Amino acid sequence: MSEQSDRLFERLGGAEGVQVIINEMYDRVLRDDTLAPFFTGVPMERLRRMQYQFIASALDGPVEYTGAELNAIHRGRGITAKHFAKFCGHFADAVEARGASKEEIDQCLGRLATYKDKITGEANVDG
Ligand code: HEM
Repeated sequence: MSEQSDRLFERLGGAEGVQVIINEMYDRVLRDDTLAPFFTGVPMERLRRMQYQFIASALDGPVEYTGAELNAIHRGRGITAKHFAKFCGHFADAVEARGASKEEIDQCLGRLATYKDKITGEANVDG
């Protein structure tokens, strides 16, 4: 499984390719009227950098994530399952724009789906 994921990181173009994907994803997110308001006032340079680290390591790339714990950073922002799905849709579109296959896109989405409860707060006991 890890061997397959390593290949996935490389298939997406390695560090350079995944950076392009993250930038493209946030360009799409910020053009989305339902998602953009969540990012008002957020330092996007840092977010793009942290998200690169997070996603690269989630795809088993040789990158260490140094940012905040996902549950803590997303808690209390009112992010619903619908927002999460739209966000992942923009990620999928950005991956597709790099010429990835449907199978590769599905593998990426499968990885992101494992973080849904942390992002939407559905696993929070303290809200
Ligand atoms: C799989 C989906 C997602 C992942 C993996 C993810 C991951 C991250 C990461 C790594 C950070 C940076 C943490 C840091 O700066 O230390 C972050 C910040 C943030 N995320 Fe997400 N996120 C996801 C979905 C969402 C969604 C759906 C929204 C809202 C619609 C959202 C809103 C935010 C905001 C507003 C910040 C910036 C917080 C701040 O700097 O004050 N995220 N996210």
